[in-house]
Amino acid sequence: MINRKLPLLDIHRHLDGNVRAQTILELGRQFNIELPADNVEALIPHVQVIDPEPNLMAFLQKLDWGVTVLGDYDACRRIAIENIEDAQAQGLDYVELRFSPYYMAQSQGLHPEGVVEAVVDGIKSATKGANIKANLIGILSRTYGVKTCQKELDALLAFKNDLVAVDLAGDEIGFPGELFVEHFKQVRNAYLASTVHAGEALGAPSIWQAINELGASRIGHGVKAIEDPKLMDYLRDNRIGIESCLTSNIQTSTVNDLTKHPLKQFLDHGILACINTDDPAVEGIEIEYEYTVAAPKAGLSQADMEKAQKNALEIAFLSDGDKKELLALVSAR
Ligand SMILES: O=c1[nH]cnc2c1ncn2[C@@H]1O[C@H](CO)[C@@H](O)[C@H]1O
Ligand SMILES: [Zn+2]
Repeated sequence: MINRKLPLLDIHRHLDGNVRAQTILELGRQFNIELPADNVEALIPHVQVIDPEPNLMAFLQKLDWGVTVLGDYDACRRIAIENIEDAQAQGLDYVELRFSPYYMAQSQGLHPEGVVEAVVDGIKSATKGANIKANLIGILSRTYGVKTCQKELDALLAFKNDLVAVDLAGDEIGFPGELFVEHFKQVRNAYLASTVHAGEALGAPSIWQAINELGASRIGHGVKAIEDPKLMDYLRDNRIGIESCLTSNIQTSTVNDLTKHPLKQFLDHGILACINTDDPAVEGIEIEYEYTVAAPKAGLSQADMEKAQKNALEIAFLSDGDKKELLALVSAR
């Protein structure tokens, strides 16, 4: 269960993997984009994972309609605002929302830089005066290759003051981290943090690569760290956080059975692991489900879940002052 006396964070949440089915329908109509269904119920199987997909890439296809309908920059702003509304409705105190401007831009020929501007603007206006805090993480969608990721990075760096980090997501097998060393040099030079999707589709070496060559201070998923005892120690000793996403790992067939998920072992080992959603609308889950259903199935006790809540705050891309402020806010409720 979520302990409401502790701050509730979701620090691995894709904004563009969290577009409401109703919004997909409305934007489809607005921009005359033909959708596979004309009502929410019939659309759901096209935009949401129902049974586990055979692999990561099959899972990722379910995100496509959510960006295909982004016909203009206002549509991008709208899904950013709705992301804040939905996070707030879940009782989240702080979210790190990540998004890939090229992925959002490509279908309808938008400019990635305009997408970043619209998302930044939407998040700013939706959080103004709200009881939720949000930060943005820019994604390089590795699936589009090295050159496109450089363009995507340029668009993100044009707004570097509005971001806290850069991430690498997409096809880990087809486009391994080795291809993106130059990109992450620029991320470091811009004084941004990095978190990398690693050890989800590939093994432990991909996590080592993300840390040693890309400078990742957090790892998305990191499931395969469990196969390498030295890496387990390294993650703990160097306080490199693991952003676990339980239901996502089942739906991508990264893990076959929640009872075999390594999150409990990460926590027992002293690794700063935490519980997150990944792509909530596509998965048909929310953060509450991850705490009340998925985490207990993965063998976490109430104390483990509270540890995960504290770890999320510990590894969040926030200053110490901001973390204290969040704690004070929560203890006042
Ligand atoms: O679980 C995941 N693993 C790897 N990449 C992902 C996952 N979820 C979404 N994306 C990727 O992130 C970008 C959109 O934010 C897209 O590149 C999408 O494929
Ligand atoms: Zn992810």
